[in-house]
Amino acid sequence: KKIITSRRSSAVVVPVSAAAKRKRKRPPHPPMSPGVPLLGDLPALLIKGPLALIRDHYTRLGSVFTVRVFHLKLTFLVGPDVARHFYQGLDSEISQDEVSQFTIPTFGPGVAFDVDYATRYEQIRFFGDATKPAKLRTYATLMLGEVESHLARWGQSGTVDLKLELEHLVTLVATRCLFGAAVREKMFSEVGVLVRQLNDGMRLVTTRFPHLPIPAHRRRDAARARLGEIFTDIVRSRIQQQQQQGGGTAATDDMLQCLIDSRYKDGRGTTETEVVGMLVSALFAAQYTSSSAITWTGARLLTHTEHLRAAVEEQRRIVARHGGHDDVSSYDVLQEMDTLHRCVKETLRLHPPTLMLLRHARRSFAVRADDGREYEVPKGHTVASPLLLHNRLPHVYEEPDKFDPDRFAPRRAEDRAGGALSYLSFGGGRHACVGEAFAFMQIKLIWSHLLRNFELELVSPFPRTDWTMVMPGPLGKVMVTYKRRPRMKKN
Ligand code: HEM
Repeated sequence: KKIITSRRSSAVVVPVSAAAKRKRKRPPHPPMSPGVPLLGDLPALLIKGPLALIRDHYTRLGSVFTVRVFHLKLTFLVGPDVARHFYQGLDSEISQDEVSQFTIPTFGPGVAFDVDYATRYEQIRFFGDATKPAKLRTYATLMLGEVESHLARWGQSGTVDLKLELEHLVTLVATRCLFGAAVREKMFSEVGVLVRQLNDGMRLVTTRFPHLPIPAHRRRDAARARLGEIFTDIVRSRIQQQQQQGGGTAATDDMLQCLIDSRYKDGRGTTETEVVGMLVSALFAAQYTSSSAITWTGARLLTHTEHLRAAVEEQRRIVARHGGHDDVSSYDVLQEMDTLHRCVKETLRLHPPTLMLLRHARRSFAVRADDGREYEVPKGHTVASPLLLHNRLPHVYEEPDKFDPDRFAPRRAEDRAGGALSYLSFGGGRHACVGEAFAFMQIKLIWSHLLRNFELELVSPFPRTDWTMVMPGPLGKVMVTYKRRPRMKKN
């Protein structure tokens, strides 16, 4: 079997073939914390919380270790080289299916983990096609209209809950790109509430017991059913409209049209149920990951004034370079905002969208830890990549807990020096996020507009993280005062 050698350390990940197993002595299983009889690490998990538990084990047991809760064994792989098989292994060997079934009540039938891998793979391609640069150019224009008209409602000065405002703005922008203007007007407020209920129904407990009869799950199911009705009407009327106009591809600019027009490799078109499911998934992805990221970006910038000043300065330079105030939010100009880009990227390093990503080991595999020891992760284990820990490794990132966007500047490029899997906020390898460019564009468009038009100050404490959720966002309100800035000069 081919040995995969590492660029930075001695870590190696090797799927264990039957022949190889016969030839040599099998390496031991990863070290496991003893925990307490029957319950394993459950008491420590409840007392310390997941993050502290993982950190402690990493310090004591090293970069490969197993945690037991009741009969469930969760093996953690920490570090770019150690996690290689997790991200680059074949789905037939290390898969998402078994550990992602809990998302089916949220995304619904006909999509994501309700379908086989081959169908899901093609559906992900449809998203990829719908977020290509040519499409993003159109979305940028649509987004800007929403951002300008929403923020025009703010007064000369005032105090707002930035988290609530940005969540609202992200929903506006996402629904506009997904469904088009006419539909957005009619259904915005109801859809916003329903998507929030979907997210609220994805708690840590959901990952093990997705149908536990708790109020949050009941609200999730009702919200998914109602979203299904609303989106089905939208899809039907768009298809009818298209048929009345004599078929062919409609000249509409939204993601809905891309998904309706998508074709599987065998030539079949997408069904109504699939398009509805993909719309729910896209809205969910675009909404929750992005609105957390955008609020964290604000909280980080407003508490690190040197970086805030640098980001505002960059806006001044860009306005001057482009000789106008209103046309600096096009897709191409957003690509010039390197300082802002690094601030968003650094925010996401410190606040990744989830505590850990999970896979199921369909076959045993061998992994070499950072200290050179080799272990065999047995078939059947759940395997975890703890993003938060991974994004703060001191041998990859200098002063890893510090908010320091310049670490991504070309002369330092710490993530590049650390190897392909050293920055994992958008995943990596086979299942890397296809919405990354869309998300960056959305966040940069909104923040660049805020920076050009408002002076902002955080007046509540820096938010804590809500670790009870699968996608943990900022907890509580994030209060800011704002004051309109004079228009930035053309030169
Ligand atoms: C700040 C915003 C976002 C973050 C931080 C984020 C993060 C991630 C991460 C970590 C994964 C990897 C999951 C895994 O390996 O198990 C992922 C996958 C994915 N994301 Fe995103 N995402 C964001 C926005 C979006 C948006 C806006 C879309 C769609 C328009 C999207 C669509 C997807 C899809 C379809 C996948 C699955 C790819 C695959 O399995 O091959 N994401 N995302």
